[in-house]
Amino acid sequence: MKDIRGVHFMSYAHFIANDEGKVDVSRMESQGGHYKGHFPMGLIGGFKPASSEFKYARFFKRDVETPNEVKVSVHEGHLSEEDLCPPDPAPHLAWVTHLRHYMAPGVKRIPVRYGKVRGTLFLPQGPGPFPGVVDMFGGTGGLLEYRSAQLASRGFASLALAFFGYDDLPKSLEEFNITYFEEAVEFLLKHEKILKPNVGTIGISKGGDLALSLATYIPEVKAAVWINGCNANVQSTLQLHHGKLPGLKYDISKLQVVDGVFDTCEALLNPEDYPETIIPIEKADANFLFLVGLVDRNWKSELYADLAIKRLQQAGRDNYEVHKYEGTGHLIECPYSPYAHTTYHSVTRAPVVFGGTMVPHLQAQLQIWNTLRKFLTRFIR
Ligand SMILES: CC(C)(COP(=O)(O)OP(=O)(O)OC[C@H]1O[C@@H](n2cnc3c(N)ncnc32)[C@H](O)[C@@H]1OP(=O)(O)O)[C@@H](O)C(=O)NCCC(=O)NCCSC(=O)CCC(=O)O
Repeated sequence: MKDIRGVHFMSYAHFIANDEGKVDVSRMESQGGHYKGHFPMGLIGGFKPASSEFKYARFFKRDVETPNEVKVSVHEGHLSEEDLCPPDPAPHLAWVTHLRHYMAPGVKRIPVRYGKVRGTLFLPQGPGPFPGVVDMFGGTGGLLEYRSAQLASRGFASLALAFFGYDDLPKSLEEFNITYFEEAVEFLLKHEKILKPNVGTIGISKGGDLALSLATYIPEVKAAVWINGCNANVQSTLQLHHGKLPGLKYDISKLQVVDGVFDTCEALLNPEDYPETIIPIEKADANFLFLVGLVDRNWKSELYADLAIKRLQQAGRDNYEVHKYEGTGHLIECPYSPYAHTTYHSVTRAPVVFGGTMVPHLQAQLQIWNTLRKFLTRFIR
């Protein structure tokens, strides 16, 4: 499969064909390659960059209106990755193209410029009204649409919201104002196809703490999904109507570099030492869903979820659910999206480790997708 830049992603597995010469990945066990054993979606979820130049590339789906084109080929013998990689893969016995769509038929993609708000609204087919979601990613910046496209394919009106590094928004994670996010919520709630009077929000990583802030400071946000985030407001000051929430900083001296790969796990300061950065979620009239990858190497997400929950419990609140996933790293994507353990980062100009092992991480992506959709359906009314 090629990404929009032309970087090839590939995966392979070894099977023993049956007497009719057939291989059925839904039933048969892989004997080797990118995964072993029975894992029907292993070939799709196991994609890795095929070129050594882009060894640590993360797969970003940028063009959600066109499906991924996956070329599936069968080769004689149990070949190595090198034999199978472009530009000169070994000859195949048979091949077929498999299309993987991000937008169900009838889903609408609507670029949004509303006041200061920059993003893309995805609407399901039909008159609605649909539960509205503000969907945010993290330190990657720009505008990532693929989760919202898939949420709309499952009945949500989802606003993929950019907050830096896009259009006329700030270039980097410096400072935000809650009014930006209020305007995004206002946009959703003014739309005729969106269920009123409340919305939900999803955020991963830096987007996770933003999701907590939206639920705390914007009364219409009644459901917040936090994926591998922090309980404190990370890095960028958040201006509020009365006062501000300072950003929890990184201690760069605690960055570790092993074999040229950056490990940031120890670098984010401990929120307990900087209570002024902690988001007062106990004040929120909203429900929280905490989704934690237990081998997140980017952030100590389990600690941060535990601290958030402790704060809710101390205030006598039970408005939360938490799910923790073994073998799961930081970059939790939609089901069967290729997952990346380590990815190149343009800020460090080097790869950064995010953690996770392939099979449990991919299985968690599916469970998380089902859990978060159920949660949002329950609490957005
Ligand atoms: C993916 C990239 C690299 C893409 O950058 P750009 O859009 O500027 O485009 P680009 O021109 O393709 O790449 C910029 C420069 O990086 C180089 N480059 C890109 N990918 C590379 C790779 N895999 N290996 C080596 N070099 C690479 C290009 O050659 C180019 O170099 P020249 O300039 O020399 O030509 C960037 O967006 C990035 O680093 N994003 C952060 C990725 C990430 O994983 N973040 C996770 C944060 S964790 C998180 O927040 C989770 C939630 C979330 O995802 O937000």
